[in-house]
Amino acid sequence: MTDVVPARRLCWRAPQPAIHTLDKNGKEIKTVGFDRFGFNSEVSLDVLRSLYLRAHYVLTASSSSEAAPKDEEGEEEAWHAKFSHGHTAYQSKSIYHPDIQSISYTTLSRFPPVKLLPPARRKRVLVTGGAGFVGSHLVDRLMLLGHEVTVVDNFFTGSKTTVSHWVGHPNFELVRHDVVEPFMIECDQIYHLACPASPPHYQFNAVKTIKTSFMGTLNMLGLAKRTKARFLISSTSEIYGDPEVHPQQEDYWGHVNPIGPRACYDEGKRVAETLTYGFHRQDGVDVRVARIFNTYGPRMNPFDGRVVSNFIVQALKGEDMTVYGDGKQTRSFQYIHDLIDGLIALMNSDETRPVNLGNGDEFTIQEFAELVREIVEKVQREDGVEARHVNIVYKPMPTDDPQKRRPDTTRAKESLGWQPRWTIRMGLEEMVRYYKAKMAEGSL
Ligand SMILES: O=C(O)[C@H]1O[C@H](OP(=O)(O)OP(=O)(O)OC[C@H]2O[C@@H](n3ccc(=O)[nH]c3=O)[C@H](O)[C@@H]2O)[C@H](O)[C@@H](O)[C@@H]1O
Repeated sequence: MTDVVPARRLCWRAPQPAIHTLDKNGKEIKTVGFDRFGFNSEVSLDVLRSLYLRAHYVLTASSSSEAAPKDEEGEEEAWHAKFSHGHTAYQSKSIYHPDIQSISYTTLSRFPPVKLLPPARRKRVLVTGGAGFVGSHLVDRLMLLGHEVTVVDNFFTGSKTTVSHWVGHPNFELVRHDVVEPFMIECDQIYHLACPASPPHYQFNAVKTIKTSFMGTLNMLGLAKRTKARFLISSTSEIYGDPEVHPQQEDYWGHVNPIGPRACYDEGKRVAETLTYGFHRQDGVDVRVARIFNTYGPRMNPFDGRVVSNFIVQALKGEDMTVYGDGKQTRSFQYIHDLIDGLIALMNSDETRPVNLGNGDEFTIQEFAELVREIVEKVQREDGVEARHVNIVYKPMPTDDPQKRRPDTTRAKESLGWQPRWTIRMGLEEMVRYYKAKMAEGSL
């Protein structure tokens, strides 16, 4: 092997500058997760990032005939290790052919290293909706921690690409299955996340959304009852509807329009919670209920219509940013790694009451649009790209859009010792970089 790397092969594998992420107290975040309730969920942030922050392919061929020779696997590994401190060695090595806009998928030569746990500490975990935005980050964490993970997903909004880096790993199974049908498996913990979550997606087929919430939860609770697995459901801030109390505490019963266009999701999740506590009281099923507030991060579908993805993609493409209504409605945005910390802590704690998981930093949507625009411009400037200062335009407000939303997270703090660590700026910067990688890849 020589030290000289052909220029053609440098284009996708040149290392990114080190990213320093500071938490709310100005302390650098190097790991996410923590050791709590006898379950250590700590993993290196750099290793996690290597699973989502880079383009999926690491080799660009200027024409198919110029693709890397097949017999250079050892050299490729050494190259990866040299320029990436080993992290990109775990990426799939697909080859992109820009001239014919095609991608050749290859299998991984090596999986990311996972903890070697003794069988007594290794959990068999089922994640429904595990190929979705939240699910795939949970899967990454559980896999790196050394557990056995089965993902069940119907791929309506989830995508195989979010977990493709684990396919074939002996600790991992990916099953195409719709939770409205029963599913049999032996497991110790069930994270039941399966359900479309963005308003355009869940309103696309309202009946199916309610069916997923009700029958999907019924089936998974039945499974938990039979296997005696612990069951966690991802509920939502939407169960509070358009709230009349602010911030929202878990004992607030909510203000939901039962026949409006959002009802399929709001009422679906409300009945899913009712079912969950029904199984808990009647059958002794060990349950956990997470009420998740607006969450954002890499792998969020750029076209799912939610505000964070819409604003970032619009600003990156130099298009007008669309604020619905007058922009005075508020939301509080939590970064995905904080949520995953909270979900794992809740699952392993003794807290059976509902727990809000969200970030208390509240913005009007107008303020948020301005912040996203500023951060996109900053990242573009750092990358030497001249960005157009985009306009903010106003569109009609969707029916029943909640006017304000901010979690009261006192319970999560007291019961789980959990508090969000990521600032909105740090989270948005990382997400902008993720979408930029997707654009460079040609998939956005
Ligand atoms: O992101 C989430 O986690 C939540 O997203 C939605 O709840 P919503 O708060 O309506 O989320 P968005 O669709 O992202 O909208 C947030 C606010 O931004 C506004 N918006 C959205 C999109 C856009 O382009 N412009 C814009 O002003 C909306 O009208 C709304 O007031 C889902 O219904 C929740 O289940 C989910 O937990």
